[in-house]
Amino acid sequence: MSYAVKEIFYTLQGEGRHAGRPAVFCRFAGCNLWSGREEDRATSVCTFCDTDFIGMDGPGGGRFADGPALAAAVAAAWTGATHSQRFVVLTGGEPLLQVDAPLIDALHAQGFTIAVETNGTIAPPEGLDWICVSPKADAPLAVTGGHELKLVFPQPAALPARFEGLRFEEFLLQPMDGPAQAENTAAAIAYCLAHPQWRLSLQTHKLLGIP
Ligand SMILES: C[S@@+](CC[C@H](N)C(=O)[O-])C[C@H]1O[C@@H](n2cnc3c(N)ncnc32)[C@H](O)[C@@H]1O
Ligand SMILES: Nc1nc2[nH]cc(C(=O)O)c2c(=O)[nH]1
Ligand code: SF4
Ligand SMILES: [Mg+2]
Repeated sequence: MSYAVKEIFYTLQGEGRHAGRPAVFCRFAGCNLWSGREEDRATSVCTFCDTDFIGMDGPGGGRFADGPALAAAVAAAWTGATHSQRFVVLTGGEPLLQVDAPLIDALHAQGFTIAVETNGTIAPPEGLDWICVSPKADAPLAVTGGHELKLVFPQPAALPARFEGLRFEEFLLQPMDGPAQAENTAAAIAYCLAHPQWRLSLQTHKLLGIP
């Protein structure tokens, strides 16, 4: 199948357990929990999204005909000196609406370790190397295990305790960005200190002013 991609860029992973690691970001267009239009935000399942994922008009974006074509574009964006650390983060929008076996095989053939950022509503295909699930309060969670559960905090209808028994290797709280960002950060720090199963995930790229 072909892939609709908003943008492709090389930066540091800003969030979660791989924060600080050089990565190519491949942002797929479209999401199943929000149209991406501001007029739909309040009535959507996911209401706090910080990302523009509409269309294919970003840097490096476009429609890619098949897995090898998209993997070649991702490889071209990797400007690091060495190939052995090649790391791609598939995000969006919701990447699992589009990621499939031919793309995974093509990225592996280019030497990439493949991470995905997903809202957890769609079962992932085989072969992904790192799965980060970020549950949304009003969406059914289809993915109950993986490497990293990164909960945007606070979501009153999705308290951390609801997820503590799931089969993830790492549990992280990420303060919700928006008008209450400072209060949300203080609350996330307090929660981690009281419940050390959880670690803090800051969106360091925003603090640093990098993509
Ligand atoms: C834009 S989403 C794309 C991937 C996927 N749709 C998801 O929700 O996981 C990437 C990450 O940003 C997080 N995120 C989105 N809006 C945020 C906000 N306002 N504050 C903090 N994290 C946010 C998501 O929860 C997710 O972990
Ligand atoms: N630097 C950087 N790190 C990120 N980690 C997850 C991101 C995302 O939007 O999925 C993201 C992003 O947009 N930029
Ligand atoms: S599920 Fe992810 S991409 Fe979709 S609206 Fe929510 S945060 Fe944004
Ligand atoms: Mg982002």
